[in-house]
Amino acid sequence: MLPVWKPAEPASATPNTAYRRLGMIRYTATATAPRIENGSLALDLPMSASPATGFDEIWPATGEVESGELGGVYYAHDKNTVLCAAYVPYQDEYRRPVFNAYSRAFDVLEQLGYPTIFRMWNSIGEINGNNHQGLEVYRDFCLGRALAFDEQALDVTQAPAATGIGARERGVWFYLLATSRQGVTNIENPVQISAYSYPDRYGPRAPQFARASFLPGSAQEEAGTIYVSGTASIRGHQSVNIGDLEAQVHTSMENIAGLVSPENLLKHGVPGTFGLAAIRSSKVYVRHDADLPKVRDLLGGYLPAGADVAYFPVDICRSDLLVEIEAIMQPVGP
Ligand SMILES: C=C(O[C@@H]1C=C(C(=O)O)C=C[C@H]1O)C(=O)O
Repeated sequence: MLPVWKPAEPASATPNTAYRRLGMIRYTATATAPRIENGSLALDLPMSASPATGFDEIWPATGEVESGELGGVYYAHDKNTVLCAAYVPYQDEYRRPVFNAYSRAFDVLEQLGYPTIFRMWNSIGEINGNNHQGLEVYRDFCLGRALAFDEQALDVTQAPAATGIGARERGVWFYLLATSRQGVTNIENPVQISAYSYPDRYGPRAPQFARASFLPGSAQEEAGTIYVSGTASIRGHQSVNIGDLEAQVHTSMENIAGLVSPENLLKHGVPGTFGLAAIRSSKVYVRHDADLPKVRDLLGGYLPAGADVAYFPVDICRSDLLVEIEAIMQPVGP
């Protein structure tokens, strides 16, 4: 299942509902809370320096779409997939409201019958700032999320692929994709400690996510899809190449290449030939605006010419990370 990326529709424009959609996530300069518009989900994320550098990420639907809101969690689903989103306003401590929002989202998935999340995105304002107790906001967020996963009694290896990244406004926004289908496979990277196993030097609870998730194809869409989590210059559990932007770009891309190598996919039982050539879209998060041109230039040597690529000047989950890259892939061969 691939998103359709389109230049941001002018706010005044009549939403293009020419084709069925679960929803539209607008990567733009200012945020809105999630909502239902024309029967599908809409959410504006504060991720771009200006609306002109943003874009609309549209998640297509097959067949009839049902949408609504339950306990502050907005959703839209077809028979295979649900897109959900929620917003947590700025708090001087996030663990409890993040726990509540995640917990309500899990309850909605169970109620609607889409138990398996295969991708999540979390935009976290002031991610490297401290809460009122001096705990980094990201670590506070991870604590609340982990408590929500605990409540679901989900084995940590079932946590989906995810991105946890800075936002350009205060607050926490998350959206997720879940399926009613079987066969989702989480993929881990042999050169990285699984995030859910990080030592406690990184916070009171480890981040709950997989390095990637594989969603098998369906009758309508032959190819399976790999959703690669935000990936940075981390080996084992340690940040590496501190202060070296170019080396962080190379290590991040080498991590992704190893993650979707034939050997690693075989080990996880994921069919198809992937590799970096299989990248269909990629979001690139760059801490310093001034680094964007160099990152764009460096990635030119990795990303396929036909891939959709978007760059966002936002903070990253660890203050020593300068760049982070995620991707969505479909096989380039059997
Ligand atoms: C870059 C890393 O983590 C980031 C944070 C994530 C989260 O907390 O959900 C997921 C992937 C990345 O966006 C990492 O730990 O390797």
